[in-house]
Amino acid sequence: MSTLFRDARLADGRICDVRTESGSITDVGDVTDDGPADRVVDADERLLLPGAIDAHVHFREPGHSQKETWRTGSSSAAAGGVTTVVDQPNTSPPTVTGDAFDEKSSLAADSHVDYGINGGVTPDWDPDSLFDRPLFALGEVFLADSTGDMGIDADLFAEAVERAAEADVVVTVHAEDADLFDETARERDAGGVGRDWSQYRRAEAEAAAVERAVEVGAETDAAIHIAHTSTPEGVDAAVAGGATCEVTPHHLFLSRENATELGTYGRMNPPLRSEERREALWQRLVDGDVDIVATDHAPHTVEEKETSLWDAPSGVPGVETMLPLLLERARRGAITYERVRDLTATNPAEIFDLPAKGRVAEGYDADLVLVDPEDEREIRGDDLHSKCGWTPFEGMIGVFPSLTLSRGEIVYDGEAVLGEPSGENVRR
Ligand SMILES: NC(=O)N[C@@H](CC(=O)O)C(=O)O
Ligand SMILES: [Zn+2]
Ligand SMILES: [Zn+2]
Repeated sequence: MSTLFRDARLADGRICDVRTESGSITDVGDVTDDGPADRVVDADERLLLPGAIDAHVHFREPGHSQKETWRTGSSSAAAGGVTTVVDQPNTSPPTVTGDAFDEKSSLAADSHVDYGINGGVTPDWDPDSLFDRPLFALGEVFLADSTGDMGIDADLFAEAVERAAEADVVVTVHAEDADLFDETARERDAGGVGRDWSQYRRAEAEAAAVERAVEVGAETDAAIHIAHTSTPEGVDAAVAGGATCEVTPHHLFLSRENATELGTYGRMNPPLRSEERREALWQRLVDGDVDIVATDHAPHTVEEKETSLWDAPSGVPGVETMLPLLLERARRGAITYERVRDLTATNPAEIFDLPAKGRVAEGYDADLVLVDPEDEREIRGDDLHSKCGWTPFEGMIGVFPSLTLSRGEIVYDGEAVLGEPSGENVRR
């Protein structure tokens, strides 16, 4: 299958023809002598971006298919312009042994987009069999408990980082220090109002854990990547320690100001922060201190969320709304399209060593997203493809893709997710 995009606008503003052939980009420029293409798309100066790489999703299989499945999660990804996802290990069973990795691998054949599978660390992990598999990265390694209760102690963390360094695998870290959580917040909380989740898992607990993680990384020369960094102090500690870091859309677009309204639907780890910290996080995103945006797509059912703040599971969905939210900001001039491209595609490809992904250039995979920046619409949980059926961004404005291609095939046409799942493990 070959496709020719006529007059596409790249993130840097160039107007180009882009040709794909058998899953790869074969030409970017002024394609005149092209031969017949199976499909010609008149881009009409609409934006053509490299498909986003979401380095942090929880697609919940095996074990929690009531929340999400590879099929529904990857449909949500495709409709949001995400063409590669990286699944995290807090499934049931947790992905901490070679056998668990194999079980998840066979389920992932149901994915509409390409994927990576991370390995996790618990006291009974089996590093020998795990590192024998085509791991995407080690992590997220939990320095504090979150969904799945996979928090580990300092000694096991040091051992895990050492093993990862030997195997030349990046370590992604959930950096919160539980010793610094404010246990009195729970007692003070009268009505179960969402604000107190943020008071409980305090901002200070993040930077302290980031500092510890980068120190351990420096001892072994391991590549440390800080997951879902939620505070400017956390970003600064990552930068100072030579680690890379990611931020999530919910920490960029929501703050404690939204917590009361969201209730349990605004409970996640690390939690929403003050408006002041949210703005400082944006500044670091625009300035270049933040390396990537990843969603920490962590769906839970409405039923599971409909309980008290302290009993609800932590996590919010986000894989379908990341690019739309960022593109709306770019349309308003708050961030450039080039920066959006770098944060969502080029940088994750570099950090996690995906040499064929993350750029609209000759020789790269034809993972492409066509966007009409004028095509704004309200985000509605009902319209999204995640099995969970809700979004913390309800009512906000997004610019959604008109077309998503995964290795040259249309997986989303602006209305529906198309074709049978044909996602591939990016490490094979
Ligand atoms: N972020 C969350 O609040 N929850 C995540 C786990 C995690 O990333 O910590 C989940 O899997 O539900
Ligand atoms: Zn986490
Ligand atoms: Zn996570």
